[in-house]
Amino acid sequence: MSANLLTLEGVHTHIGAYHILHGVDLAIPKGQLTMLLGRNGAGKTTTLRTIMGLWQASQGKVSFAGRDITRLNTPQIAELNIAYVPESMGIFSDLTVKENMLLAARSASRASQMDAARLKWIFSLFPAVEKFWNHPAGKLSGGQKQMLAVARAIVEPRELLIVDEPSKGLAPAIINNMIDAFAQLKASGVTILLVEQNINFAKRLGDTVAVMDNGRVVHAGSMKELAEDAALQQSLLGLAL
Ligand SMILES: Nc1ncnc2c1ncn2[C@@H]1O[C@H](COP(=O)(O)OP(=O)(O)OP(=O)(O)O)[C@@H](O)[C@H]1O
Repeated sequence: MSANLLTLEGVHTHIGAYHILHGVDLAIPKGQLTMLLGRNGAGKTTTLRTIMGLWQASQGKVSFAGRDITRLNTPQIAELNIAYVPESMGIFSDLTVKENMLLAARSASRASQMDAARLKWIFSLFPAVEKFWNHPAGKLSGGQKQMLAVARAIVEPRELLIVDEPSKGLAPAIINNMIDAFAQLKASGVTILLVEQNINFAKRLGDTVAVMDNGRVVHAGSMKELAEDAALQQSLLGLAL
């Protein structure tokens, strides 16, 4: 069994007067791909934002590689080589694809300073990034933007990649590309945490799964076990049998 890279223990998060997370316990095994599932409003995005320090946990502990990161701010958390792609993707539409990538490369101020071998690898994962390199990012399709957002997140080596709903609104062919890219990223040693609504996407990629409801993790285990148990999917996710 692999060790956990990231753990949340009894995490509570308040947003203003609202108590959103009610004691989240979550373990992300190193080198695996974990799917965080749950109905709308279950608290998945709030959990990701709490990990990244975009919301402060009011109680509980977030640990990364054995270190307590609960009170670190977002730049300090990003410095630990944790990358986060929010649902909004945060693409700069008026900038070119290249400029979007360059902004994320802390060690490069010009494209020629970017790690050429890494860039070549990123192009192989996401060919659209190379194809539209000098185009304004705002002209890309939704799927291409999503690929740019993930490509940007991995422009430098990462220990942990966190992506909120990577398959949202994507056509089946693009979803297949995305699945291949995440599988290759995992094979390269990156630990991955994805929030998903698409159970088929989750089944094809996930090693581990956690299901949230009402601000708590209500089920955690192997993806295979959940994928094979239609009744469990029904009870946890409200999916039709
Ligand atoms: N900024 C905010 N202010 C007040 N309530 C919020 C805020 N952001 C989220 N919430 C509430 O917190 C709860 C959890 O939201 P969250 O976005 O974490 O859920 P989710 O599981 O990611 O849902 P979805 O799948 O719909 O994105 C919801 O009830 C939501 O309305």
